[in-house]
Amino acid sequence: MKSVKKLLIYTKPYTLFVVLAPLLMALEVTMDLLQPLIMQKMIDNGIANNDMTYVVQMGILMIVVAIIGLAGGVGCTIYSTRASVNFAADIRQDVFKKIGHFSSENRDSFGTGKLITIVTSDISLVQTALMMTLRVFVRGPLLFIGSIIIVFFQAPELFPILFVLIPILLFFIILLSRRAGAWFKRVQEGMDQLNTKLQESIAGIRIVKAFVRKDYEIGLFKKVNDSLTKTMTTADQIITILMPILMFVINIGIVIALLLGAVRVGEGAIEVGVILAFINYLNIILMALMSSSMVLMQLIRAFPSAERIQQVLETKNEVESIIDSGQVSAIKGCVEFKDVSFSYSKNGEQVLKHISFTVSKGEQIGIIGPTGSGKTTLGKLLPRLYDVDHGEILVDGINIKNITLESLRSSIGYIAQKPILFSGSIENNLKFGKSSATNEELAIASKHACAAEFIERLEARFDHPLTQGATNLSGGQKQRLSIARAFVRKPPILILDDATSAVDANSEAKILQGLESDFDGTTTFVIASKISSIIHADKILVMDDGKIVGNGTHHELLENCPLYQEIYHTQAEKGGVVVE
Ligand SMILES: Nc1ncnc2c1ncn2[C@@H]1O[C@H](COP(=O)(O)OP(=O)(O)OP(=O)(O)O)[C@@H](O)[C@H]1O
Repeated sequence: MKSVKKLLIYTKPYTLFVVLAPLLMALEVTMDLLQPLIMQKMIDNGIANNDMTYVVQMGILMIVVAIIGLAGGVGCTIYSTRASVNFAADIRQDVFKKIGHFSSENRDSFGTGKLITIVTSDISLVQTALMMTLRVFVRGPLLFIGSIIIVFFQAPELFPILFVLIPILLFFIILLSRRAGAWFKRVQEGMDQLNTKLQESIAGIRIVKAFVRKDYEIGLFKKVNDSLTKTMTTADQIITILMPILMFVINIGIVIALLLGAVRVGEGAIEVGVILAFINYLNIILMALMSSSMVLMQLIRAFPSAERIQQVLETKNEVESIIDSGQVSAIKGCVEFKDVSFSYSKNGEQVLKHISFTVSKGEQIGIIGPTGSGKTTLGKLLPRLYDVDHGEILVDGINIKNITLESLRSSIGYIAQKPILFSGSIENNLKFGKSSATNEELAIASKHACAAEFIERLEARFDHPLTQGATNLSGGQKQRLSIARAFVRKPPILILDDATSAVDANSEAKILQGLESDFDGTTTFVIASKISSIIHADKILVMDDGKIVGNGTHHELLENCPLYQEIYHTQAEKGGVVVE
């Protein structure tokens, strides 16, 4: 309920629509309520007395009332749609913005599947709930209360029937809507699982095919889909069963009214028109309750969704940015790790343990070690994709927590292990970190990343369109473009995380040479699994199980670091290493 209240702030810019819609609906309801009353007069005063003039007058009045009602209904539809659609669009925009500011930790904790469900399904549900509330929630209770009042005055003899019927109707509505609420929460959770599975399967479709695991994946998807189907069926059945129950109770009421009415008409106590009007009002009460309970169900469905949306909006960013105090001038690129320890989960196993080292501006530092030793994690801490648990990281002598995220990250070119490119042209991708880059800058960066050679061969060159995930490029081409993208920015600090693993040895050597000659003022971290990638680095860190077990040049480490010697000899034996 709290979450719904908080989301209602988003209706503020559309207050006029939110007020107009129910007012116009009230107008339509008033007109709807007048119709049976006029009809009753027409029958009892006009038809019964054979007074055709009166009948015609009442007929015209009914048409006028219907037209006014129509205008109210159309107006309500227009304004309620405007309010709810814009309300949802604003929430969507804010949720997307918030996700954009999420730290890696925040993103890990939600999971992509849940975030997709929230941005699509959950926001649509609250949109529909608002629209139905504005349209129907006013209409239902107004018709309901209005009908009861009119019956009380017009057909007091039949009024006791309502006394029995209404509590029975309300009992079923409350019972079933309570049960439906719990089930709809499960439906949204099922949607999360479905989206996660779908996203994973589509992203990994080639692996699935290569491993001939199509049937296995289809089986997994079926399991998730079947479970969602079952939950949805139960939830929908609870809602739909309500309608026939309400209808049944009202029909019983009509039969009682007819029986009782027949007796009273025989006694001359009431007129036939009164019975007809009563039955009409019973039908209106039925419609009012049905539509109100539909809205109620929609609201019950929207409550868990509102809670999930609010969860995103209220998530505290694990990596807080400080306000720009303007004290930090342009970053030069000296880096120091001071007794840094880190774990991905609170109280979890430490992935980095007491890491300390310094790098001077313009130095190239190689990081090597067995798989899972913490090399990538170390690289992620510098641009604050995660925050350290213990110790501190200094850039130019300042703790990175005291530098704004924007200036820190714009000073670092991070080339991830897995290249991520966006759909659009090569040019758009290269300009991702520097939209003002000139064609010349793009050409130079591509040359240094050994990307120019394949771009030149493309018919549209820099305008060549990339598909989603750049599936129309080879692994090596993707890596080269992602390196070129970081080069375009010419940042003071570069981090290459196994960024040349899919590049042939010749090109890798050229890229590394280019790094030395053309980026001599840039502090470069080269995280690698091959010694050939880091052999010429000014300093090499050897990592094992989250600790630094060696720190020195290639030759120093060959003399004094057993793990480095082991890696060197293993790679040399395989013929992989080593051009010294
Ligand atoms: N997002 C994450 N959440 C939880 N644990 C993680 C996460 N990323 C990595 N780890 C764990 O942290 C440890 C270090 O991983 P990291 O990726 O830093 O190793 P690495 O040395 O770069 O390995 P590789 O050479 O295989 O890339 C591993 O045990 C890994 O399972």
